[in-house]
Amino acid sequence: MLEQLIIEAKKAREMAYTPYSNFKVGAALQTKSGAIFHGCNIENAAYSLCNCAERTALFSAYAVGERDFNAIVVVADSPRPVPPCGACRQVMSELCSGDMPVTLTNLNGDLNQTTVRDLLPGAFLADDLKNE
Ligand SMILES: O=c1ccn([C@H]2C[C@H](O)[C@@H](CO)O2)c(=O)[nH]1
Ligand SMILES: [Zn+2]
Repeated sequence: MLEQLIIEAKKAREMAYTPYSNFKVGAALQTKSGAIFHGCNIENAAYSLCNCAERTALFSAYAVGERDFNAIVVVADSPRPVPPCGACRQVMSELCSGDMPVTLTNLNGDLNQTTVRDLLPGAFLADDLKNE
């Protein structure tokens, strides 16, 4: 349920490696089978290599063969529910269904419940590579 996924995202956030921004983000991704994958942001002295919490969670799940997801929660200590960056919106559009619920939240408990499709309408998708 959503409350539990929010708790898991907060736990994931504690693992963030953020010596440069000190802005910790956590994500919890639930599979259709009920498993939960944690993700946190992982920064790098070469700043452009920073990886966001959302992508960490998705890539962790993918790396062990999970492909079907129910929901994702993202949390940060942000003034508004943390909005995923463009790269994560694109990756979610590829790896999750368009109607998958995405819950964005912050440590104040503000919630923005949206979907993968609404976060990136008109995403570039696999079918766009075909010209038949
Ligand atoms: O939705 C978001 C937004 C930002 N970040 C990370 C990237 C970087 O480490 C730090 C500041 O942008 O926050 C995430 O992990 N997810
Ligand atoms: Zn991102």
